[in-house]
Amino acid sequence: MHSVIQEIVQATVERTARMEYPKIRTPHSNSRTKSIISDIRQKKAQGRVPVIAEVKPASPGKKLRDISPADASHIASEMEKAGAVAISVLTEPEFFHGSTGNLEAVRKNVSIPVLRKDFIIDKIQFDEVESDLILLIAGILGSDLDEMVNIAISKGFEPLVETHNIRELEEALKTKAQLIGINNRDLNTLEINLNTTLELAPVVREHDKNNGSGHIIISESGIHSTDDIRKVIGAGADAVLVGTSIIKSDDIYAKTKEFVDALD
Ligand SMILES: O=C(O)c1ccccc1NCC(=O)[C@H](O)[C@H](O)COP(=O)(O)O
Repeated sequence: MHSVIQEIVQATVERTARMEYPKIRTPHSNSRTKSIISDIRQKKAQGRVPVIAEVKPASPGKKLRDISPADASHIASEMEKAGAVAISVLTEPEFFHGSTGNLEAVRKNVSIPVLRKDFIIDKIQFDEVESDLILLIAGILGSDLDEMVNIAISKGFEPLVETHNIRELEEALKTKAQLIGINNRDLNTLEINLNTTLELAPVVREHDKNNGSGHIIISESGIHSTDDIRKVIGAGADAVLVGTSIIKSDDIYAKTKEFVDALD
């Protein structure tokens, strides 16, 4: 694992060790969670791209945009108006300058599902803040993945399991998660290659054909243009998760809409 990811995980371990008591009582209400899968299918049927647009203040070592909870709520509302199927909110504070305050503000202000994007390593984090979806990273959770998926579901979250290679994908497909993320960013090198989606999406489709299942595939990271979107959707992704290129845009609404309409 890249040293930056090791540092993020270590900082998360230290932060969770300082958490004293859960803020939320779980399971929480999740009326929006149920709709994400049908919302994605509906957008696809309408010829729109299901875009999960991300409220992302920074990448490790690179500030992208100052985002207070009020800004987050305004940005998310522009994304929703432009047709985003869900909003992803980074809550990791140290390396991504995210916050649970941003997540709470966004969730209050939009009616589409909200994904908590963080490095979840300890079950206490499920009780930190409510969200509709929650990211679980197969490469970080290793043999704890299945248990964390089950806890997430029991607490009212829809888990999105992020994978980057065939081994992680096979582990993800053994769990109850219905949302499979294919991260085009390699957490060992931080290099991005959209061919990761081209390589792994057919594996999910083959698995579903043989098992009668119907996973939703979300292509994550490194998507900067409508050509990129057509490439990963053409490979079998159902949806895309886009951070940097939307958040760096001067017109959040227009950029989100351009991606939602990428198949026109
Ligand atoms: O964004 C990074 O540079 C990054 C570095 C190391 C680990 C994770 C990282 N990003 C995590 C994310 O959730 C991304 O923000 C998300 O996949 C969107 O990616 P992008 O569209 O490339 O900003």
